[in-house]
Amino acid sequence: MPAHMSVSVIGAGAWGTALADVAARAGRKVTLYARNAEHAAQIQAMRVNPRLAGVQLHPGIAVTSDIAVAALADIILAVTPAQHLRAAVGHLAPHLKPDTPVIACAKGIEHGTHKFMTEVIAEAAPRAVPAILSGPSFADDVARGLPTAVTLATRDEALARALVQALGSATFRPYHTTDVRGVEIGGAAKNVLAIAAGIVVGKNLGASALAALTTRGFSELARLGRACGARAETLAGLSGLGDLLLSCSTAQSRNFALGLALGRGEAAPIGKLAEGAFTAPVLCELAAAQKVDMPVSNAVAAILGDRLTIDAAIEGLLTRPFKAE
Ligand SMILES: NC(=O)C1=CN([C@@H]2O[C@H](COP(=O)(O)OP(=O)(O)OC[C@H]3O[C@@H](n4cnc5c(N)ncnc54)[C@H](O)[C@@H]3O)[C@@H](O)[C@H]2O)C=CC1
Ligand SMILES: O=C(CO)COP(=O)(O)O
Repeated sequence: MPAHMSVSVIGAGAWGTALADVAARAGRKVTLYARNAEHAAQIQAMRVNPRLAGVQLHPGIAVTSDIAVAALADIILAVTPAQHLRAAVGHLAPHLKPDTPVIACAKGIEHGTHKFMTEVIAEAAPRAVPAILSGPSFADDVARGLPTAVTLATRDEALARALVQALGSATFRPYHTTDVRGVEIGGAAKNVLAIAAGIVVGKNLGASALAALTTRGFSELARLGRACGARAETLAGLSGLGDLLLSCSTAQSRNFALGLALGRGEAAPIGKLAEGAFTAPVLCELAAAQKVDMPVSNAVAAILGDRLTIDAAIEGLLTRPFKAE
């Protein structure tokens, strides 16, 4: 069998299910792992995952709750929420073949450790090869076969190219890079900034304010990226600016939707994962440690931590001293 023929997806949420479909469409042999046996059996039988309602599972996808079976694949996609990645990969690690690529598809930074997703994989599965996939791509769009482009990064360029070949198709186009840190920072920061964008819209501050917020948000994302050694072209690419533009523009983004609710003074949407709410405090701690100014992200963290009202946060941002762009 040629290298990278089989793919397992760990985490049967919306994104994991969409990516299982992507891999099946690319001609891989695909296993979708759900940790709950009943949930796995239900998806296997019904060929629909309630987390991705209305989307029929590709007939080639096998669903399992047996981690040892899932671990046999040539490529692993780790698609749990960011704060659950360490547990999921740790569970998988003893069963993996040496040097198996484990691609993080979560967007966030680990609480407490400040570790990025590939660092978490390297610690939880030391014999695996960590990689990251991130970019502007809603699970629903991807699962419906709408055109999408993302970035896939790992330190070894030949492997990055091979992974792109294994997963890519006409409608799901990964671009490869070796700038792992650049890709990780874009995906983590854009979620926090999308909450701010949702607040701007929820507060009816206007389209001009939304454009200003998104642009100044990119400026702080890029500042942190540069301080952490990311490349400018990655920050301005699909996983940075591209994903920021998507997530700051529509309530299809759960992070934007959270901000929208906050801005309107409504309750947060129930049962919708908004990674930015978990990332915000860690991102701000990381920025402070790097001496990077991130006023928008700091405001989001303070609002979510009940240390600042939305009105006070807006006034604080609007009355900052004028400075060079
Ligand atoms: N939904 C989307 O459009 C996209 C999501 N992402 C990212 O993908 C990650 C996951 O998001 P979603 O799939 O949307 O969330 P989700 O809430 O739909 O699903 C998360 C899944 O992870 C599973 N899980 C949690 N801990 C686990 C563990 N230890 N072992 C195995 N499975 C575990 C849960 O049971 C659940 O099925 C997030 O970091 C998100 O930012 C990235 C791009 C697009
Ligand atoms: O990461 C995403 C799109 O690229 C999904 O965004 P949300 O998690 O905000 O829904």
